[in-house]
Amino acid sequence: MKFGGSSLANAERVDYVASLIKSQIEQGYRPTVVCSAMGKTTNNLLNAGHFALEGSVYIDSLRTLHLSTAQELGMGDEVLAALEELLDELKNLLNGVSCLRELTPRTLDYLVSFGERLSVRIVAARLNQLGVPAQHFESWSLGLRTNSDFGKAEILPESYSAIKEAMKKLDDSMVAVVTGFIGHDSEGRITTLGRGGSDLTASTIGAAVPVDEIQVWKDVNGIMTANPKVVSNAVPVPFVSFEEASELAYFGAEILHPISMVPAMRYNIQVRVKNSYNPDHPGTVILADKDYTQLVTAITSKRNVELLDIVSTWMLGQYGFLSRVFSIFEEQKVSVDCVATSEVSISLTLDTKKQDDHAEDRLVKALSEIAAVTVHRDRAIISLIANVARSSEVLSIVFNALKEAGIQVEMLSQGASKVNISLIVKDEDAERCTQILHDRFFGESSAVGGV
Ligand SMILES: Nc1ncnc2c1ncn2[C@@H]1O[C@H](COP(=O)(O)OP(=O)(O)O)[C@@H](O)[C@H]1O
Ligand SMILES: N[C@@H](CC(=O)OP(=O)(O)O)C(=O)O
Repeated sequence: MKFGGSSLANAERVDYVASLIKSQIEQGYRPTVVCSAMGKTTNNLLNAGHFALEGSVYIDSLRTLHLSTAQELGMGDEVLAALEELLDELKNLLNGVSCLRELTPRTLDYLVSFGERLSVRIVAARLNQLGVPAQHFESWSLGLRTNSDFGKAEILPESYSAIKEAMKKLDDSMVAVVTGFIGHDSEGRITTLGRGGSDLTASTIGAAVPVDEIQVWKDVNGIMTANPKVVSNAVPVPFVSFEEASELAYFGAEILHPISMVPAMRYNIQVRVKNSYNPDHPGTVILADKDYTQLVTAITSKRNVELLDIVSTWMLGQYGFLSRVFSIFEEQKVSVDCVATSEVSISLTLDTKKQDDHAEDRLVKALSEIAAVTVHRDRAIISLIANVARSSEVLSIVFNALKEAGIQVEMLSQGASKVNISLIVKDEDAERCTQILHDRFFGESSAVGGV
């Protein structure tokens, strides 16, 4: 059972989550719990780091949230002292940042790790108060190891057997409450798995044990037909395949960490997305295969991307053009989301959030030696997670709807065996486009089932 920040926002929510875990145990389940940081703690830690860089050390709101949660729940001195100890360590770190005026990726990972290290102590303590024996763990003490790519570390394959062995040794009657998001590299330095990475921790531990089901508890009734913050009539989708869930996550649905499905998929373990605010709702089940009863499963958008048009000016054999272009992307370490090609031209999208400005400048300069490059900024990728075997039907509905709405599609990308049809539109059209397509495929009042 993985609980994200939205499920652990305050004392009331911590109490609620602990009761939920207790009720699962009473029904005969033996959960392992993975926790993210409480509420917006990770963002607040990042802000505290940036303030420290400018010379002000401020942790009052972080201190208040964690200590008042523990106090409101009537936790004893031992728990308060453990939290104080971590908060002092955090303050020392920020004083260091403020003195040195330096915040490296490695220090940032150490800094944000405090969120998860604080929350697991509070959740385990609440379970103990409710009479459920529980113990908190930093993920590394259960064997989770990563490479040293601070900020977006990858879990090392040997973690699986190490976690399996470590979990076997734990007392069966005790609930392990484990930090999501953070790990250790081989030198024992704290790393993070990228924002939203607790889903990946849960999926890795679930696959390593292995468990019967990996549950990720969110603040919505599962994966919805669109982001409910954009499309108010979005409805939950009962079943999605691993492939669909991964494409949704890659293409902007913040509900899951993009690579969190990989361990579950590899070990074929069912994942369920549940709502901690509405636990009786069945949520969404993610499994290996599903039967398609509808054309489109969900629609998602990725905002503020750049579209690059690359047209060959290379007078040598055209067969080398694509390979030369992509080798430049590899050299500059710039990743691409969507691609459409002809023999002499390539259109592709870049996620501006993922790249540093200099890498992009270097990329355009290098590409300009072999091609005419045009950069179109402020674009959005609208992705339809769809039954691609019926893509002509999907596309005819899409183009009719967008023609009526006067929305121009600048690029289209669809793989032969994938579940994703992506359209590139101007960013200013993104929300309207998502709503219009959602209405067409799922009906304006969104009866489940749709077209
Ligand atoms: N297709 C989608 N289905 C459900 N939620 C979505 C979708 N796309 C984006 N979201 C957003 O993801 C959020 C769920 O994540 P959240 O509960 O905040 O996770 P966590 O607590 O793990 O950070 C929702 O509040 C919603 O705004
Ligand atoms: N706390 C981390 C990791 C995480 O997974 O959080 P959440 O489950 O609340 O998205 C973050 O905010 O990125």
